[in-house]
Amino acid sequence: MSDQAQKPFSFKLLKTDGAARRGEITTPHGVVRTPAFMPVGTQATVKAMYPQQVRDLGADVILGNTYHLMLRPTAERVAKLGGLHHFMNWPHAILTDSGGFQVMSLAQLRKMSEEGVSFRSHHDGSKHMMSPERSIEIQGLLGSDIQMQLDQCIALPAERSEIEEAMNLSLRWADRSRTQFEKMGGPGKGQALYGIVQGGDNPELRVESAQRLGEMPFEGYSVGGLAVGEPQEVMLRMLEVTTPVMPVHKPRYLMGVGTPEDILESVARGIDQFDCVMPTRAGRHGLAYTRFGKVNLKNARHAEDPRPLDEEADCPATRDYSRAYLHHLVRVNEGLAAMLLTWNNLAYYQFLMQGIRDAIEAGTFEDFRQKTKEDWARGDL
Ligand SMILES: CCCSCc1cc(N)cc2c(=O)[nH]c(N)nc12
Repeated sequence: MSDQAQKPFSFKLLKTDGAARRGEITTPHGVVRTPAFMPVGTQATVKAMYPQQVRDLGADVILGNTYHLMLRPTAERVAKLGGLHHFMNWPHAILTDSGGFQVMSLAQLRKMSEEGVSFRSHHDGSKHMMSPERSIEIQGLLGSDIQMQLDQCIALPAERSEIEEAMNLSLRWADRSRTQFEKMGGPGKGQALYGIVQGGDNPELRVESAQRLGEMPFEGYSVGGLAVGEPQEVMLRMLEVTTPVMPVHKPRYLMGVGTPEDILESVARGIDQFDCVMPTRAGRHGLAYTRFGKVNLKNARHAEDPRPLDEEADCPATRDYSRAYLHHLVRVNEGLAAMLLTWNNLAYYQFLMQGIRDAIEAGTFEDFRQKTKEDWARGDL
């Protein structure tokens, strides 16, 4: 994408149904229909999928990951090769995380300071510093349409003092990230930088973080610090106190979430964007998501079941292969198992998102939510 001035990034709130929101995000690489599920393409690939397959399922945007790509092949090399969109042959929208979350979960010898996080690569032990400025520089080199501030996400449960300290550091890093983003001309390229709300499982700190961040000029806002092991009811409670004090006419992205039920319940609490490794990782481990719940194809009960996962589905992986065959592929650890089940799982997630968007437009989201949960509860007959 050339550096010449682009149409500004924008978000249109098209319809609401209760707290559920139907919107559209305009990026330099196309429109993102919200609520949106964003498949994770950590190392410049949505594992076991071709880019066109991911697109044909209805994905408008995928994720890339600053931490992984800065180490291999490096952001400078991706930039030299035309940027991430060209490098991975994905001409649609790309969102990148800032890398701090992965540094804390993957890197070795991490040292946190006001400046940033110094660490050694978990690949070769090489030394790196991830500062707010370096994270934004990397995301700019990748050509990311939607970038994240560098933040500090802490594991739960944690003491209030620890949560507050991480929240305040993230707010200072939000300001530095924004300064670097504007220095690199992000807004003029039609790119977006999202601030990330922290505050752990403390309602007061959640509200404070969201309010102080909302006073800063971001194109969108993420809810971070959740999906880190807390019970679902804690996550949902934090959304109930946080989204009402987030800017109404900016996108809201709940990071790292989630299962189909997490997504349905979070849309009902005002979230617009989701990402999760669940559908792709589960596909590589023999687990299929369907309209009627999960099917674990490692289970011997499928060994002679001639039925497909769902004969009414549009996706060939879901409709044209028997459970017995899928069970065989999983049991003998054939690569086709991961390909077919990842395809099925991403197809189901996009089917769910399309149903959510249609229901909000029709004003029937609450009925849709109840019916979908009843179908899941029916289980796989
Ligand atoms: C490619 C992965 C994207 S989401 C990763 C993620 C997941 C979860 N659960 C929380 C956070 C968070 O608080 N901050 C940041 N930057 N990222 C988070």
